[in-house]
Amino acid sequence: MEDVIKIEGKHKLKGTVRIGGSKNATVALIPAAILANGPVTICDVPDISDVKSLSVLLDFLGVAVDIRSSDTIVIDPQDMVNRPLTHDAVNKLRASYYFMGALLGKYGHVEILMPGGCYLGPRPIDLHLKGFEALGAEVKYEHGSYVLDAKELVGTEIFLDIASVGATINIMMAAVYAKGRTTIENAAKEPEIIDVATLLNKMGANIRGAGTNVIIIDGVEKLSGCFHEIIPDRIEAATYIVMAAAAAEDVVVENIIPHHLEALLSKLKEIGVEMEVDVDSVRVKGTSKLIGTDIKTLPYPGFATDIQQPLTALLTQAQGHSMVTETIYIERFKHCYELNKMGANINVMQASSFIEGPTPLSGTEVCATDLRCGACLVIAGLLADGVTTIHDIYHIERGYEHIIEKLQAIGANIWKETVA
Ligand SMILES: CC(=O)N[C@H]1[C@@H](OP(=O)(O)OP(=O)(O)OC[C@H]2O[C@@H](n3ccc(=O)[nH]c3=O)[C@H](O)[C@@H]2O)O[C@H](CO)[C@@H](O)[C@@H]1O
Ligand SMILES: C=C(OP(=O)(O)O)C(=O)O
Repeated sequence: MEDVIKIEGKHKLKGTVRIGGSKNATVALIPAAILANGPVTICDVPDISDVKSLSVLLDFLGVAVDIRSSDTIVIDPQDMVNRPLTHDAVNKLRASYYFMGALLGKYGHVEILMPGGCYLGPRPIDLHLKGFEALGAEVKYEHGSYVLDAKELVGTEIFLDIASVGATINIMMAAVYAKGRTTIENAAKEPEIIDVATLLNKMGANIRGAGTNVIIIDGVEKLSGCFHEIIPDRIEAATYIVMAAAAAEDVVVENIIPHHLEALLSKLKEIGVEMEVDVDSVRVKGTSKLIGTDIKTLPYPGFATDIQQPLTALLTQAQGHSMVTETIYIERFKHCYELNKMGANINVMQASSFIEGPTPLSGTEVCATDLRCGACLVIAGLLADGVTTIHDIYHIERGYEHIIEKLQAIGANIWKETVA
């Protein structure tokens, strides 16, 4: 038996969608909370399976997690035990790697399985490990687990060969208790990094420069509990804005930070999507004609790799050629083969997809090979003639809270079914 999502396309969307807290911030904030010596309250936590997997891991470590309301949790690590993280839940998401930085920072020792997450081509963690080594940790890989040990963590200068989001956050967490000053150069600048630094600073850490490419962390001796509200999910927001561009009569996407979406909004304008951008919302009315364009994914503030897959569904409806080039994950194109099953005309060569449009799409059986491929297929399903059936929806559930309910509320004909 398997749960699938079914969508009957061609229904116009009308109404308001509220965006939840950022997945990529949340999955770092939760492990970061264990660095405190008191309860940390986090609100606007998205209801996604990645959060459930992290809660299982917290429970495994003896960390108390109190669910205060539908989106507020209190994490109390005061009775925590630093057990080897050999639980299956580690493999369910990428961000389990943040327990490396957090546990190393707090205890000077961590044992953890390889992280999971979407397969987007190779996703090494060598930069995280080099950072931990530079801080004084010994890194071993034994019996399928990473084992990290440090008698003492001492601040140092770390230059990242690639501005990696995960390595930047992980090193920041490992360094909060280190002796002296750690400087991360060529740090990633994604908004989620600022959010994690904000939480750590509220706990009592001394981190400056998050959001720029040089982050300075002065080690402290104690971190306490605090209250934190997560930033809105810019990738969920982008997905609904693209959905609206594909199928809206009149849709408002609210609880967003438009500044985090500038690369997408300027591309959408270029291809002909009419939008009204307000302080914390974007309104999209029906779009008559779309024009093909070229996109290159880049680290923030460039065009996010997580958005190229959803946008590709829209580009199948644009007049002429479009080209999407990946510079972050050069194999992140499995969604193109699924779109082709629905009638798209996309060729993938090396690190680019070449889209010829417009092509009518028709509903068929497709597979969400990864999270954003799933989002892309939901958009394609809204555009398609007939019913689209999406398999492997556990990927979608990793990152989109209540996607069926949110879309039903604005007029989409989408539902979940259990099939043999
Ligand atoms: C949980 C989370 O926040 N996931 C996001 C995070 O993933 P993640 O943090 O894993 O992505 P990174 O920013 O680390 O990856 C960027 C590039 O650096 C490479 N790299 C990274 C680390 C390393 O040690 N060695 C190395 O070579 C990667 O293979 C990739 O080509 O940022 C990606 C890039 O914006 C997003 O697509 C993911 O949604
Ligand atoms: C790739 C993604 O997530 P993760 O890094 O958690 O696999 C994503 O959010 O698009």
